[in-house]
Amino acid sequence: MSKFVIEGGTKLKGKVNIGGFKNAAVAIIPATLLCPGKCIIQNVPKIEDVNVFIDILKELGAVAEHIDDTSIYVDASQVNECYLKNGLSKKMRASYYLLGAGLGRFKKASSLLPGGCDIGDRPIDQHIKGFEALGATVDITPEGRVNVQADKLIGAKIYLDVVSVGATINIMLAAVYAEGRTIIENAAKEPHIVDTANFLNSMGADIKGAGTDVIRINGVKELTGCTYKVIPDQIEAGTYMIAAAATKGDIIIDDIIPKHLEPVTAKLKEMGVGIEEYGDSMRVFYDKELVPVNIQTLPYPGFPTDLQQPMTVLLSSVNGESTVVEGVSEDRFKYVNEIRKMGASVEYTKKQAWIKGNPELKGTVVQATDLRAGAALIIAGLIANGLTEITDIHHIDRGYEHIENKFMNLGAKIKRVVKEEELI
Ligand SMILES: CC(=O)N[C@H]1[C@@H](OP(=O)(O)OP(=O)(O)OC[C@H]2O[C@@H](n3ccc(=O)[nH]c3=O)[C@H](O)[C@@H]2O)O[C@H](CO)[C@@H](O)[C@@H]1O
Ligand SMILES: C=C(OP(=O)(O)O)C(=O)O
Repeated sequence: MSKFVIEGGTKLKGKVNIGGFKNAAVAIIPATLLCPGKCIIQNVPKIEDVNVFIDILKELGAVAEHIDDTSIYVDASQVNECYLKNGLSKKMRASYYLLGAGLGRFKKASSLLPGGCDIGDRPIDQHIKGFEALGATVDITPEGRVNVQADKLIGAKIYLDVVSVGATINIMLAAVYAEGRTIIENAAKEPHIVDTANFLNSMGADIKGAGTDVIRINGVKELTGCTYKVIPDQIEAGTYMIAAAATKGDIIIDDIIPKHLEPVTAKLKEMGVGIEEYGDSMRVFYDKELVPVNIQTLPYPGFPTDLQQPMTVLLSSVNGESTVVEGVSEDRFKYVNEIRKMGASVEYTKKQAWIKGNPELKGTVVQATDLRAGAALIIAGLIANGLTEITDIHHIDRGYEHIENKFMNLGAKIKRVVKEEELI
């Protein structure tokens, strides 16, 4: 197993380019299954979740390959059914989109329940409720295989009991060909909902209202291939913003949409972080002593749950008391045990953390328990005294492209140590 070794104490300086958004790419790539034409998806991040999706599409009979560093080509014309036999779907969360895309195109799909970050209970009842409202039957076997099928899909009004990113996108995928109009109420509003809807519309779908809490989908008869560019990853960008603040650095973050980062920018400014926004870039710099703040994660446009862990590390290094309330994920504070090993003073329940800031973190061996916990531990390592070793970094590779190179370019002392057996 590989690990990161970090020598703390460097203020980040320089420029970092942000890649395509993981959570948009992993919705758009399976959405290509909806269409028998050829699609080119650009600005695709170089992350493990994308590699797994390429393997899944090939397994299903599609042509799916990189045509350059950040673009992939998909031709799903030879795919006849969306039945994923193997366990690839367990390797990530977004494999649940195979169900919506398969149901949409073939009126039938089957896949094992998804994997993804261990951040508490992550049911898919709202996805199922949406599929059923469109006329599908859904069956989950004792082994965890989800089978969905319908004779016919008919548009319906679906009110989501909880604001769910996955359910909103999955229902859009299933409804693009449904007869008549589908209305999703209490829909999620995240930028990747809009990006996926824009992609589907580029293929010929008729979706309006994405980005608001009411999405209307008028069923269409056919979709055609298209070329589409994925939006920048605001969670990757937010991670570098928080890292710059934590290390008292001064960096430029390029290739972003600053508007998507507003909840993060507002909180960091409240802490005293210097932020200057330009068209598609931003300067983040240490300006004055940082002050503690309270945050609550919420669905967009609230503070993103996917940055809760990096933010908790930042707040643990700032003198004074802060609280962090987790309003989206069911149990996303487990990594706190790891940052406590580094000297952070944090108490927590499943829903809230109470932080007594301590600027003197110390390096030690810690485990990346999930993707963003891993990023948070890198930030902790960058500000800690001495050496930090982070194990289980495969979680980080699921969602951050070239993370050690990007941090090294900003002056960080971080290296990936690959165990010999992996080199063979
Ligand atoms: C691949 C992807 O895009 N992952 C993101 C997606 O995950 P994911 O799609 O799993 O997140 P959801 O928005 O669906 O879930 C949010 C909350 O709603 C609950 N819920 C969700 C669905 C459901 O059917 N029933 C239910 O109760 C979940 O338990 C969770 O606590 O959005 C999350 C919230 O922004 C992010 O943390 C993830 O990075
Ligand atoms: C929770 C996350 O990912 P996933 O939903 O893919 O597990 C994340 O990106 O922070």
